[in-house]
Amino acid sequence: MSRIEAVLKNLKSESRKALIPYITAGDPAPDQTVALMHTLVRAGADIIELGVPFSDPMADGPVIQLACERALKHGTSLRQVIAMVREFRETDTDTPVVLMGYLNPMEAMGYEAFADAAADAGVDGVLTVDLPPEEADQVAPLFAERQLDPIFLLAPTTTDERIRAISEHSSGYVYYVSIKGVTGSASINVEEVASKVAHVHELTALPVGVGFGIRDAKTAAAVGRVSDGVIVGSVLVDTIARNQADPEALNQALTDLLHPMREALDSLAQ
Ligand SMILES: O=P(O)(O)OC[C@@H](O)[C@@H](O)c1c[nH]c2ccccc12
Repeated sequence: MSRIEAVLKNLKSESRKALIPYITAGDPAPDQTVALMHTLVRAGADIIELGVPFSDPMADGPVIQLACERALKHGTSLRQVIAMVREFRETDTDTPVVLMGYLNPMEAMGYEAFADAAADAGVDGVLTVDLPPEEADQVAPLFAERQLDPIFLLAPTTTDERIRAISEHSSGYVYYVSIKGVTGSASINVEEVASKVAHVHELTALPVGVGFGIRDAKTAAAVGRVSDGVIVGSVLVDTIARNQADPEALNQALTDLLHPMREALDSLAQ
């Protein structure tokens, strides 16, 4: 059983929901990423979604675009991101790490070389934003063979047929994108998300994580109630941007954001 599966199974047995924070690797600087990952875990993260910075992140709003720019200004490469995971694994062998990225850097490294290096470093899952379904046939097995869970995005517009096809290529969980648009949206319609996620649950046996537009504990709990976990990105990345000059303040600010989400999610189980 993969580390992702194990964590999600364990949470489910306790009727708890996964808290999955996203940060961009190399933001605000490469030497801070591993410490930030540990901060996320201490604040209640179950799984970390670690973004590989990319120059043209078309699914991202301005907040994560800027994070990519900060990381790339420091020259953060895919190989360096993998090395960060290796370093994280020296002291944390429990928390799954999902690499979230665009195809281009992986293609440039070579999918197979990338999959080898990622698996060897202790990466658990790979979420490729722009992998077309036609190519998933070739790429997803390369990940799966190395016990890397291929994770795919489902959007509000994804047809039932595609949801079934995507979930066949997936393991670990599927990622339901709560709204049409880019990361960092202001608000989501929880009722609409609830009915969509219930429908996705009918089409796949995999756990369903929901992301886009979750910025506070109240929304996290409302979405957690109808899903298996929540992914939280831009509000954390924005906090990193605002506190980049002061690592201690940054730690505290991230904890102040995540901890109430953890508590709100866990209160659902009681
Ligand atoms: O930022 P938000 O609205 O909280 O959404 C999570 C999201 O940032 C993270 O999962 C993510 C970052 N970049 C992406 C690109 C595509 C899909 C998902 C993502």
